[in-house]
Amino acid sequence: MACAKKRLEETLVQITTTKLAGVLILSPARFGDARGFFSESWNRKTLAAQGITLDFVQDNHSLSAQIGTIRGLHFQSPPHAQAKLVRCGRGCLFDVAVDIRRDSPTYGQWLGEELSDQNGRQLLIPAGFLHGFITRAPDTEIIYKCTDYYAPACDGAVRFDDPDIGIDWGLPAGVAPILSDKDAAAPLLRDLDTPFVFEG
Ligand SMILES: Cc1cn([C@H]2C[C@H](O)[C@@H](COP(=O)(O)OP(=O)(O)O[C@H]3O[C@@H](C)C(=O)[C@@H](O)[C@H]3O)O2)c(=O)[nH]c1=O
Repeated sequence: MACAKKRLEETLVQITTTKLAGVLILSPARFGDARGFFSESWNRKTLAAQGITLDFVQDNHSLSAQIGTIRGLHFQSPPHAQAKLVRCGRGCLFDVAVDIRRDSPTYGQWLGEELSDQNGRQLLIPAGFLHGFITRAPDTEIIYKCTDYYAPACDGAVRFDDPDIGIDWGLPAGVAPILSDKDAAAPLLRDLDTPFVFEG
């Protein structure tokens, strides 16, 4: 009979919690064969079976040509805060999330995860976090789903090297990252003038 094959949604993605509540590492199953592999990079039903329901409305894709490029640390303030599901389409990057939820016991803490075309890993970052990454290979592509639309008026940035956050980007001593003008001029977290209250 057509369409009779059943599959176990829970087995299609492995989910790992992190030290920051709400930030998750997702490893979707990869089905390899002589051609390469197949993987469902996002499936609403599969994630819902594991208790993750997010309403994504925009997909972003960017290419960073040079190794050592940093984009971040970025956020959108309420009412246009975004949760993001991040993965690497090509190359390799170190993806970083920083908790800026005012009432969070881990406010100001960061975590990083290597995402690559090889490991297929994804980072789920809730609203209320700064997000940024550094490329660890040339011509690295990042692809991420967002739960709210781009809203330039709510777009904000914090310095990648804010000493209060203290992210170890893995840059060799004395090597400067490649940054946009906006990111090079970003303020420190402590100088953000709005006490954002993020939901969740
Ligand atoms: C983020 C974004 C930018 N743009 C435009 C604005 C600008 O002209 C151009 C480049 O924008 P940016 O320099 O902000 O791009 P980029 O530095 O790649 O910004 C991104 O960084 C990562 C770390 C994130 O988490 C994203 O949310 C986003 O902030 O693209 C859109 O049209 N839609 C968007 O959603």
